[in-house]
Amino acid sequence: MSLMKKIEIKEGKAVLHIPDPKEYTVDGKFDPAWSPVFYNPRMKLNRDISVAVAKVFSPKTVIDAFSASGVRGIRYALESGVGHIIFNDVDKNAVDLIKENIELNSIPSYEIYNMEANALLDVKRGVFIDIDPFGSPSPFIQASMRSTGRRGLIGFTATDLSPLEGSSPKACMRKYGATNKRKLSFSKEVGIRILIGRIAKDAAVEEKGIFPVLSFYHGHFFRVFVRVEEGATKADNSLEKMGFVAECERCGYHKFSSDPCDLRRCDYCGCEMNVAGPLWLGQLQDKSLLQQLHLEGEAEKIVSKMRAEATAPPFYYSLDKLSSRLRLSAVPSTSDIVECTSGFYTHFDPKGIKTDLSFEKVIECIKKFVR
Ligand SMILES: C[S@@+](CC[C@H](N)C(=O)[O-])C[C@H]1O[C@@H](n2cnc3c(N)ncnc32)[C@H](O)[C@@H]1O
Repeated sequence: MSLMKKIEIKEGKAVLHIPDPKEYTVDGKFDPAWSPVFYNPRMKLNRDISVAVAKVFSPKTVIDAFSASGVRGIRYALESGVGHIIFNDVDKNAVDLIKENIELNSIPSYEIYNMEANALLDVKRGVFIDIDPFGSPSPFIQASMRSTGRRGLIGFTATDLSPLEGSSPKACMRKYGATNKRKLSFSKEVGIRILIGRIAKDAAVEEKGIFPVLSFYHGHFFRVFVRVEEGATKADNSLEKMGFVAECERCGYHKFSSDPCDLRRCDYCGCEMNVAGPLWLGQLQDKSLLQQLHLEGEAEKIVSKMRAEATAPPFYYSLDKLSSRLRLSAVPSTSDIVECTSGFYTHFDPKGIKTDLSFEKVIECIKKFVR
């Protein structure tokens, strides 16, 4: 550890020692996974939003179960006003660096563990738990549910977009227990809803219900915050919000239902549809939370898009994909179609629109602008 070359950086209010990226750059390329302790500057937006969410909920204790450099936990203490932080990482180099960074930032109240996350979550209780692993958070959902006690908040990051979006069906079945055999036109939203579906099912095993309060996609990850409440009825109510979605490959129509038998054939052209699920069909955002978040720059841009779509119906139409299915000469502008359908933009896709109008009306609108 003492041999690791480090640089000093600033992120938010935290001053941090991190491995010198120059030392771990190969052929001009740098991947944070190649350095002895992980620090990814591209995840700053994830942390900015997480810090803002924690500030609103003001939990007494946060468990930062995958701390790496300690940046998240340190920012929760300095910027969200959280009184006590439990840091943890399975890697010894990370734990040494966390200690160094805690001292550098004079964090007053903390614990540090060098444990496997599930083992830690089985013995520690936190009001807010941050699950930010490599790849899928699935192996850690159930233990995080136990750790929250009667009420809590859990933030999950998933970077395994390929199974969640339908590009690796077998991995999706293994990690999420869901069928997702084709990348549907609105694959980003399918992915985040499959992730939340898995969270709801694992919560139910622990007799807990979930309430997603903020869910988004950005670049190479999904991030979901769920409020958790104990009770068998709450768990049952969450499971009632599960279902399936299907898209017709031929005409682009989509439909969702709690019963997959409703989704076998396209209501418009009669073709067989591609069905994905089980997945979460309930709300993705809590609008009142989104209104309380104070952010800047890129993070504010994405949160303002989420505010605007918070009350929109599930799933979006990709204007790119629909235009090509309809063999149109061009793709209409998103703003024209949002206006024509009295619809919504979506942060999932700049060429995506959400609307309560029927599929026929959406097609009519598109054809008004492009032939
Ligand atoms: C993606 S990084 C975390 C990044 C950090 N949360 C941040 O915002 O910079 C994942 C970290 O989890 C640690 N890790 C991987 N598997 C683990 C496990 N099963 N239990 C605890 N820590 C684990 C790795 O050593 C790594 O430092």
